[in-house]
Amino acid sequence: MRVLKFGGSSVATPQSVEAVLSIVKQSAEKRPIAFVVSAMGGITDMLLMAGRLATVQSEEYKQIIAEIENRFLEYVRHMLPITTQSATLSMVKQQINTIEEICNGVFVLQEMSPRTSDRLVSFGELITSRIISAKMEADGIPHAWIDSRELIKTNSKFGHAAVSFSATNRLIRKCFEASTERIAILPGFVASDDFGNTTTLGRGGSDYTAAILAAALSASRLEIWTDVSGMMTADPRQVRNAKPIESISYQEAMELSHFGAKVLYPPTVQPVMRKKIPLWIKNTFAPADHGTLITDSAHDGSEKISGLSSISSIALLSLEGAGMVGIPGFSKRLFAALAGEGVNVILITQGSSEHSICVAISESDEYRAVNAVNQAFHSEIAEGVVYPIKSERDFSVVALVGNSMVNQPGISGRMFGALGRNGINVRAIAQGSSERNISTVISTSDLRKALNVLHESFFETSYKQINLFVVGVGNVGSRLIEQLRHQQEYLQEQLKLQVRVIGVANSRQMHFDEDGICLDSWKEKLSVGSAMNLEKFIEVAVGMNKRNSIFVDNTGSHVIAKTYKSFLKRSISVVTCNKIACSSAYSEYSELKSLARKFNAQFLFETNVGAGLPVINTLNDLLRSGDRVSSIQAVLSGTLNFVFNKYDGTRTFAEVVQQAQDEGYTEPDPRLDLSGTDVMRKILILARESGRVLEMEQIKNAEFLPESCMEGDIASFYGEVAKHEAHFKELLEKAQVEGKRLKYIATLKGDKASVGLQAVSPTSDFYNLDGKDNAVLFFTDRYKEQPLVVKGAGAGAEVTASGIFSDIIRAARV
Ligand SMILES: NC(=O)C1=CN([C@@H]2O[C@H](COP(=O)(O)OP(=O)(O)OC[C@H]3O[C@@H](n4cnc5c(N)ncnc54)[C@H](OP(=O)(O)O)[C@@H]3O)[C@@H](O)[C@H]2O)C=CC1
Ligand SMILES: N[C@@H](CC=O)C(=O)O
Repeated sequence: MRVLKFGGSSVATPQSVEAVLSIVKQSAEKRPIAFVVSAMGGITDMLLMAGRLATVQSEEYKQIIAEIENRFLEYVRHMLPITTQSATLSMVKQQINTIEEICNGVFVLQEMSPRTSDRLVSFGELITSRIISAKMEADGIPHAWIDSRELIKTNSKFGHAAVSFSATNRLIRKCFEASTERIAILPGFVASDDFGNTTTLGRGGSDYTAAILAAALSASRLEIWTDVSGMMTADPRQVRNAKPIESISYQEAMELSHFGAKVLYPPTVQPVMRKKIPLWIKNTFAPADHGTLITDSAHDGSEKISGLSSISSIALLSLEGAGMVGIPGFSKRLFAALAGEGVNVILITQGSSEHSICVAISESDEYRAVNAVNQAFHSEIAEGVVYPIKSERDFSVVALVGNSMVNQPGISGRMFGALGRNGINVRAIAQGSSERNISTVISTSDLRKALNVLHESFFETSYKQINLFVVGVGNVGSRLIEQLRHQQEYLQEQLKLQVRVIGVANSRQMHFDEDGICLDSWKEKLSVGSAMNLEKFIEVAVGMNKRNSIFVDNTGSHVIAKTYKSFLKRSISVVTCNKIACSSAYSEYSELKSLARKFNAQFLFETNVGAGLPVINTLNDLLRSGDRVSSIQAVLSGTLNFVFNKYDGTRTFAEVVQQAQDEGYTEPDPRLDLSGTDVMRKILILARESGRVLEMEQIKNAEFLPESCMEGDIASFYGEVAKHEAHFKELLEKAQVEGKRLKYIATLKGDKASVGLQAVSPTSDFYNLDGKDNAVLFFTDRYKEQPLVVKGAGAGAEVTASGIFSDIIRAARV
């Protein structure tokens, strides 16, 4: 014997009933079966609505009943051949009349007792099962229709009746022993008390009906047929990558279903667990899918966690006070007060200091709970030894469930680490001693992110999703996006990183796509995007609350540099090639670093010095290993190195600078390079990174650019430089005469930093520095005589973009 149960969505339409009957017929070929059906999808809610409207004397209940009638009549007309319809149509009409009579009574009395409510809602299952029975008869499928109310006996707690198992088991066995049919169809959810009144087993109770039957009949298995292919690792509406769980234990299934996994009504597991009857969750619309098998043995252990579940609309109540410490019976009084009001406690935490107890309850119980607890402790509150209970709303419980968590160190560390890195604040924690469930209470606004972060951390061996918000798509930014596009597949396959650009902007436009902007057509999308509004950009990026988010600044803008704090404070990492933030006031620089630490975010700016060269990382590696930097000598301007390498008198100085700009080496404003400001910023950042507290104004700059070149705007700059050609020629010729070359050199010695143009002889480390190269010489306690040297291309969009790319990967892999 097998027991099958089909939910409301499985019997919602005549077409789906065809699918149900095909499963039933196939199953019954090999063995006798009993199958339980829920009410046609949506009917229970409509019946309840009709009752509620009648209670408040709204005539609209009649309209609802007419809709229910219409749905059932249409169901019959589409399901049964015309010649066999009349008996079933009149059965439906008769039952609808009874529904109407009940509601009329409620209307007059302005009251619907739980007993009446049970009677009313029972019609959903009763009528649906009888129509399907009629369909089976019309199709020539021999079967018996059995009224579950005659088999399942309960107490008289209407709305959520408790089953009297000994009477129920006896009646079920007797009925099935006497039956000659291979197939029996029964309405789910409904039962009756000792006085013959209709009772119900709680919302979702059809699963329970089937489990009771399976246990009583010692069925070989129980199958719950629904519209999804099993219990999922997380709610698929929240977590797109949720996947069906192949097998779990009864205990895990109970934990998951208690915490909101809607495919199984929680009490269903108990009866079959006692008899060790395998329970399958299957999909009516994809019967070939494996589904979830629930048995008494834990799953094979390949994954330590079986699923994630969550409940929203949670209120947190905290009872605090010095008067609670060491006094036995406090918690008993708290829970007695809550129980007295019928408040279900979802989660409890109490610190070992016993100074406070925190409970999570449904928001709908909040008002009653607060009053009851304040009442229970009114004398302690009056004495000031206990505070009035504190209540907060808009929380959710997220639970990590798995048998194999037992004795597995590190699971909770991983869970809280993942939440912390994503700025998700955990307000309360509970872990049962069975270690089958770790529950956290978080703000509902973080629910989606938390579920995705945890799902990624525990179930997605395939990849980690990284969400980028990119501002600045000029020389460097556009190259970065091209590199990301090119490497997307590699990153996913080799590094298990799915890097997506969610937002993109320049100074004029911005564009977002929560699912990731297609990197083949980002330019077109941006060109028709909305007008750039920085506040809005931040609001959207922060508001999306995406896991593993990184803000990438590819601009040279002061206003963009000012936004980093807003991101870091929301645990969004910042990767930037813009040197402004790190070279502004020391207090700003150090605040950004401490915000990153405080909010578990990354603040990475390797490209601020030497473009794609590993200058800052090398410096940090030296310091982390205990070395100390005594001095730095460096050529840090790709532009100036290029200009002085190329300027040989055959072309004007202005022409060579123009070439540097055309090739993408200069700052958006080339005067920053020519004036030495860019080099000052870089040596300042190196000084700060090596532990010095230095400000820009403290750096000496021996400028070579005539002052008038810095006046006016970028457009007039080249004209002004051209006017001073003789000055540049003189600098060149003087160096040439001495057999030297011009190099713009930055120096940090002790706490003093300086920059300036120098003519260097062939013995200098910088004499042969080619093209746009940079060279950084670190003299440290360990590298005393011979410096540690980092050398290579120090400017250019391609290398800079690759440096930003590396920082993104570094931030992503934390
Ligand atoms: N070139 C190099 O070798 C290196 C460059 N860098 C740094 O890279 C950064 C970018 O340089 P580069 O790509 O050459 O500059 P570009 O001028 O080519 O591009 C700058 C981008 O930033 C955008 N932008 C500017 N201001 C804003 C704003 N307020 N809001 C939104 N977007 C803005 C621009 O938009 P729009 O087009 O609309 O103006 C443009 O998309 C600079 O900070 C530079 O120091 C760092 C290391 C090396
Ligand atoms: N303009 C800069 C680019 C890198 O920071 C340079 O020329 O070095």
